[in-house]
Amino acid sequence: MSAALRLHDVTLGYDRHPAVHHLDGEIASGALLAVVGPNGAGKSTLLKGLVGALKPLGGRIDRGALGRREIAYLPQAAELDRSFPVDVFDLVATGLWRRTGLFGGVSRGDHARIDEAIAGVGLTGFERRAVGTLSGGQLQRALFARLLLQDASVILLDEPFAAIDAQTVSDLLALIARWHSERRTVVAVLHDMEIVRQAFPETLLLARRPVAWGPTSETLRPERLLEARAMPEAFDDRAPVCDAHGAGRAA
Ligand SMILES: Nc1ncnc2c1ncn2[C@@H]1O[C@H](COP(=O)(O)OP(=O)(O)OP(=O)(O)O)[C@@H](O)[C@H]1O
Repeated sequence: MSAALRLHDVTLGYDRHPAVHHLDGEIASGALLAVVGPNGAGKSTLLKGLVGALKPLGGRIDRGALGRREIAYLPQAAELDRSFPVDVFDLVATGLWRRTGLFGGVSRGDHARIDEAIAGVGLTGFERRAVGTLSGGQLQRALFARLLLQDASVILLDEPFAAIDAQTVSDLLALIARWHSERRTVVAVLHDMEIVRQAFPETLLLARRPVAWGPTSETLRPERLLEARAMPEAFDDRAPVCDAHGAGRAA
């Protein structure tokens, strides 16, 4: 299986202080990978590095022939500005920007595709609702509809199920399974280990450094979870620019 993304001794951080150290590995094309770890472990930082929003402090991320627009990224809900005056239809329509450009009009065919994506996440009837009035679960459905239209080959999801009810989680997991069956590469930061065990065959356990990366049942062994939990919580502003650690792979 070819690699969609290759990490070569990658260190990512802020103001030259590392948040994630020395990550080596491959995310295979078509992988369904969960990224787990304690708060502050660097999971969101890793996704920002993968999408290219954060430049590595060290090492290299090889995206092969993938263009930036072929990587779709759903940030944590907390990072979204809900006050932006846009309705569900227009939010979902921005998923077509890759093809239409920012000022390209919406053709009749596009209109049908947008309606189809909205129906695909169960939001028919909400097209003209302002996004600021949606519940958390409804907003997440709308954002998944946008991802459907983006038609990206790599999809990065940061805590897509935080504060989402069981029905919505199950509906959105079905979309993720569909992307997987379409051979898209999906990487999701998750906190619910049950969901990870049930739906994600491969897992990376991060605690600033990679504790384990491989088949989910191997990665989530209790001793590895304990090791990850022992990670010191505070982000050390005085941390040296880089502090080498060994990287462990579960398989
Ligand atoms: N913009 C930033 N500037 C400085 N430090 C940051 C910034 N963003 C994150 N950090 C720090 O980098 C470290 C890793 O943060 P990150 O958000 O990647 O962790 P996480 O594993 O996603 O955590 P959580 O599970 O709490 O979302 C944390 O110590 C955090 O405080």
